[in-house]
Amino acid sequence: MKRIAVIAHDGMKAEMVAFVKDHSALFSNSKLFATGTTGQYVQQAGLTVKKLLSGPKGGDAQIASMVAEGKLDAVIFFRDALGKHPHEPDVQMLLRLCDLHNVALATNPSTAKLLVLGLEAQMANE
Ligand SMILES: O=C(CO)COP(=O)(O)O
Repeated sequence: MKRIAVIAHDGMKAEMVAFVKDHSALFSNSKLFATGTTGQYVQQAGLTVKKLLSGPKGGDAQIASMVAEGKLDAVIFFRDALGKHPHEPDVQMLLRLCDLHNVALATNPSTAKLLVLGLEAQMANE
């Protein structure tokens, strides 16, 4: 079972909800994690998700730590490129650790769609 984290900045939460609904077959067959508020929305969309702390309170850092420990297969992080975020250092840490540990990372919906296709193909072969 794939282990996937989903995160969305406030300006991108509606897109994340639409995205998880569009791909609910994959997400309901995965172990899903999310930062706190994103997780609430994902739950309301009908999916089972393990909620971590809210992003600004350390949720991104918790997901970064899971990446470092080899506990995630993919991170889907819809970033609001126009927003300013008090926890930007945590965001950068998460992106860096995904690159360092070669964990699949999508930071916008177009790339996430391609990532999901790849994960579905892998799951079909497992
Ligand atoms: O801030 C976030 C990502 O950096 C997201 O956190 P929430 O899902 O708790 O809003």
